[in-house]
Amino acid sequence: MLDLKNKHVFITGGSAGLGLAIAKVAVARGAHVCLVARRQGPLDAAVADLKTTAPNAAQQIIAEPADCAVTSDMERAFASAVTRIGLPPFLIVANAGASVPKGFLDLTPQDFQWQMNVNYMSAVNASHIGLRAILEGARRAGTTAEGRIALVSSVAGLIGFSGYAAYSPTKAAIISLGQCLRHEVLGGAARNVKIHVFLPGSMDTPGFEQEQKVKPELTKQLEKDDPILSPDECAVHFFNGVDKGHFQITTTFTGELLRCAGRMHAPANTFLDYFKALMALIGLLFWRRTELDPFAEKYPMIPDSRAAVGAVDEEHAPLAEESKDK
Ligand SMILES: NC(=O)C1=CN([C@@H]2O[C@H](COP(=O)(O)OP(=O)(O)OC[C@H]3O[C@@H](n4cnc5c(N)ncnc54)[C@H](OP(=O)(O)O)[C@@H]3O)[C@@H](O)[C@H]2O)C=CC1
Ligand SMILES: CCCCCCCCCCCCCCCC(=O)[C@@H](N)CO
Repeated sequence: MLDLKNKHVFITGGSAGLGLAIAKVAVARGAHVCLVARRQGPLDAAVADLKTTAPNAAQQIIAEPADCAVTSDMERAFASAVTRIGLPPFLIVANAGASVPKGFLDLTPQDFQWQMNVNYMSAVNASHIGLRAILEGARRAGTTAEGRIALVSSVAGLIGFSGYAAYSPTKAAIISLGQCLRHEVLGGAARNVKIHVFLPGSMDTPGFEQEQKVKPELTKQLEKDDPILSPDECAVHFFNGVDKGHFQITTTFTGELLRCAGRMHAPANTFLDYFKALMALIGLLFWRRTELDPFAEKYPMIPDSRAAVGAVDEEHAPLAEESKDK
């Protein structure tokens, strides 16, 4: 088991959902924890809650309000956390993220940009600034840098389907970032820093409750085969993978199959991965034939009315607007 006692654990998006569930486990394991999120209220509530569960009164549980997509915010958050806790970060969990599932044509260019910022740039900032903080801490202490950086992606980063046109690419980008990062730290000053990419399936969180309100029916239908886990259950899977040193970590068996089928050039966790990849090849073939593609016809994302003669979608038809002006 990874020893977190008196270590600095830095968690973005730590005031709710998965981030808070991971924080609970870290506190139970004796870590000093810094939570990052935008809103002060939920941060304060989470800190107060976590303090009551800390096994040791000397454990520091603090909050740093910041927008993780904003680099200067994150620089300030890391600097302040290192000063307040008095230690460089040991485990960084780049978890802040959000999803607004909608049909491709219902998404605005701003939706695409915003998703990329809040998911991908938040992961970039946490790892880019965080790795420097780990190295700087070791340099000052005259020791070898040691730690873990966990990037939270999603099963939806391994597979793209209707509803996630603005979201899946941001999570696929995080998977790719994790591969590059893992390779860069294999040798040299960061050789004792390990990288993890977390790939959860659906989790019953405040964010999930929000996305369900706008999620297209087709998206819901395709997700129904993957169980919805509690964030606490997912935190158990997370630490299980982290403890074992696994590179990519999932939460459900479907997630495992998709990981093994879509692992590409990432290293295998165990030899069993090759067997699961074979299973996925066969299972996914049947799923594609019975649900993935047939459901797209059954629950259309782009209704025929959209292409009906004379139908102009005011909000999403800039070309139609332009031609009117001429
Ligand atoms: N729930 C699910 O089904 C799945 C979720 N995921 C991923 O897991 C991660 C956590 O999701 P979940 O727990 O559901 O999310 P929630 O929406 O429940 O919680 C999100 C947390 O992140 C914070 N946050 C959001 N945006 C920012 C930001 N720009 N800067 C700083 N903090 C931010 C929120 O606080 P505040 O709003 O105050 O900033 C809150 O603490 C995300 O990356 C998500 O994409 C992956 C697969 C499935
Ligand atoms: C034999 C093989 C069968 C294959 C079945 C495949 C089922 C795919 C399930 C995908 C679930 C996607 C969860 C996305 C969670 C997420 O990230 C969002 N909730 C956030 O917005």
